Amino acid sequence: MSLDLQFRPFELELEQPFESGDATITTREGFLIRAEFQEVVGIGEATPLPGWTESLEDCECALEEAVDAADDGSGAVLDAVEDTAAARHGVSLAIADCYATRGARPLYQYLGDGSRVARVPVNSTVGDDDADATAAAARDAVDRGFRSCKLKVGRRSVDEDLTRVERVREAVGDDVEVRVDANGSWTFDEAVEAIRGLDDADVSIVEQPLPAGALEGHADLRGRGPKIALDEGLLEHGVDAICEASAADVLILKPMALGGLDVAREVVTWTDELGLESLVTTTIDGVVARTAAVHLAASVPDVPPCGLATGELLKTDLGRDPVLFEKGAAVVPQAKGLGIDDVWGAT
Ligand SMILES: O=C(O)CCC(=O)c1ccccc1C(=O)O
Ligand SMILES: [Mg+2]
Repeated sequence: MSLDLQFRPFELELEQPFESGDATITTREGFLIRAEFQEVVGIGEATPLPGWTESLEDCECALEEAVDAADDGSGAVLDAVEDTAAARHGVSLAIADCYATRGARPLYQYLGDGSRVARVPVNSTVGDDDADATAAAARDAVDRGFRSCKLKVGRRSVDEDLTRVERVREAVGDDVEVRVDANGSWTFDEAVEAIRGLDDADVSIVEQPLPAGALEGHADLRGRGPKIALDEGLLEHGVDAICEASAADVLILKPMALGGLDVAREVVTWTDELGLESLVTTTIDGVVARTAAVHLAASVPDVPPCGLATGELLKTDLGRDPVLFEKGAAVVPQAKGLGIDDVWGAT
């Protein structure tokens, strides 16, 4: 019996605009995907983020081609979405959910070594704002149980950002991990200056200090205290080139931007072998893709805190969130498959 594939659009609103690099995200538009194979249903989500993935239109076109490929039984369903990361994420997730559901095991056990994982540590994501508001947001996150905070930086002067970080450090105390994400906005000299101050504030990870293209620059910034993580740089260069150039300590895996959980898993296998750390974050997605990212994180041995608590940035969602967050961790769903079964009918 053949695969039945369907998709339909959605739009989600954010609680407040989220600044990432040059872009300001206020809504998230995408597609829910439903796959049915031998009477088992799987769910996927394709939520493109221009600059990180294909456009919404290109995503829709690719999904239409995948549906055609499913309907004509050619089997070329994944070929149709090969070059569109978000569409590929959605289709491959719906199919993976089918398989894991048929096997009656949670999705993360299919992705990793099959062992049971109860929870994965998560970071709170704190947007760009003035020093008072940033410190208050970080403190609030800690009061709600987070033990790791990631702050957006790079929109202000290095001085202003360092003041924000110092205020956050005062507000959260010495035991909470503080990271920053500059989304590639610094010059090399600015990054050197920033990293000196960030090291003084005991910041553990600096995500994408320089533009995505810079490999040697990032290599040069390593070993000055904070670890260097590449996010945009991973999408631009791939793991091999980053390792070759010794350009990172940590890789940031965004399944939606990489083209699916399976692609991200391959990166994890590589980083494991090469002694790099990897952690998982979302692109501020609906509950289907966020839950998928939790499963991916659960498949990474000893994963550092991950950027998975982004559901709280949304005002509206696709359905009930099956993931509970407590004491700075996401409780990993143990139901079969993805663990989401009420979004297609309910929305
Ligand atoms: O990593 C996190 O804490 C949340 C995800 C996040 O910051 C993000 C969300 C959307 C687009 C880009 C980014 C980013 O990491 O730069
Ligand atoms: Mg980032």
